[in-house]
Amino acid sequence: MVIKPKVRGFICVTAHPAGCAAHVQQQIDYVKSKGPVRDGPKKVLVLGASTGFGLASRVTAAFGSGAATLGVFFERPSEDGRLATPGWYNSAAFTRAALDAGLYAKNINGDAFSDAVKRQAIDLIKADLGQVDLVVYSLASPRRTHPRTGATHKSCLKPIGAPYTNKTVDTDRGIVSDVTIEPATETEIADTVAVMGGEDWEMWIDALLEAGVLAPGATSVAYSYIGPEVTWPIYKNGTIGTAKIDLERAAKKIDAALKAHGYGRAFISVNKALVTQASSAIPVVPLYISILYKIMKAKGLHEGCIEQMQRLFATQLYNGSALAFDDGGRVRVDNWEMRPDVQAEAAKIWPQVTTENLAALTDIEGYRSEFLRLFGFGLPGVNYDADYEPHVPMPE
Ligand SMILES: NC(=O)c1ccc[n+]([C@@H]2O[C@H](COP(=O)([O-])OP(=O)(O)OC[C@H]3O[C@@H](n4cnc5c(N)ncnc54)[C@H](O)[C@@H]3O)[C@@H](O)[C@H]2O)c1
Repeated sequence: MVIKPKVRGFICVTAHPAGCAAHVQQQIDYVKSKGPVRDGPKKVLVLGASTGFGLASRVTAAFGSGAATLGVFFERPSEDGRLATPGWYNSAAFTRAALDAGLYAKNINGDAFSDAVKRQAIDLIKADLGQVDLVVYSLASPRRTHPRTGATHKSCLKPIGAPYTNKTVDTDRGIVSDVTIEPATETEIADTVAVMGGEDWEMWIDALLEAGVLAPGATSVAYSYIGPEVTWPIYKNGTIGTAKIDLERAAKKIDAALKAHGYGRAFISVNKALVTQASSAIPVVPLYISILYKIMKAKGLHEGCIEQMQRLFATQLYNGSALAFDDGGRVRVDNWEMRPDVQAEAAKIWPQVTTENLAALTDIEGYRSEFLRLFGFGLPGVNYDADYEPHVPMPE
């Protein structure tokens, strides 16, 4: 099958198996080029392991520290004649590379919010690894079926209290326009907290502790975003930000539980704004990212998910380093994004951007090519006019 990108709004409905594999290999090569992360994790559970920050965390653990990894994700597998989602191809490529390097790598493709997947993970850890010493919580989902009530909650990206009007960009067509987003209802806020807040992270840690599969001294980390004021009504002070406050609440509770369990720790890492499947769905944010990329690339400060996670592991979590917390108790690898000189330039460009000057004032081209790379398109060494087999079974 000759596989081409088919972009529909903020999603690409096709994915390229060889391109996704090349994308994963780039991440592996980057981590290897940085050298080993000393005293790193040995046995790692990654929740949301197939794309974005979760995949980058898994690659860093495996190829930076030689860790055994169990990855949990929710992806559509390929079938004969039918393409998978990119996370499936990424995970297949990661697993192949890890196994070839002599590393343990297994996967669970299912709903991480369910009790069944938690049980499956615990059984696999018991059978193969005994215990894990790092749990990465990197789920980004539009919905969650609650395992106790059976209710399905849908998350939304809306402001709270008042409508929010700002610029946004149709990244596909390059059109800058004003968008007004009506405020969320109380139910929508509660639903978003139910999906993207901390309850499920707590349920995972409770289940792992109860089953005795968390090593004494284990670490757990979840990811958050804060960003500049221009995005606060839709992010930090909106429904998703409210969910992130709940994630911080959970971090404190989990930290206390892990401290009691052999001096472990749990914390939130605030990461940089990056093009991922999750962030491309947020209004206003892609325009900010396009501006940010332009500035950070010019200053030689640009990082992708893999650079961010390698830096988190090498300068905060392991390698003889200590966690540096902000006054909210969070680790900040968004520190380069939030540098005053970077933010001052972003604030200057923001009001000037129009459809006409989008290409000149922002890195919309970089945004688009990075978006396509998420789906395996635009990678060097892949012949996009050639036939590729869409069905890639998960290596075991
Ligand atoms: N992208 C950004 O700019 C950014 C910045 C800072 C923090 N973050 C945070 O990082 C975390 C990860 O986001 P991302 O941008 O890497 O997202 P992503 O969309 O690339 O990855 C989401 C992962 O979650 C998995 N997943 C979704 N629903 C699932 C389910 N029900 N069961 C099992 N797995 C499921 C997917 O398979 C995938 O592996 C989120 O907490 C997000 O808020 C993102």
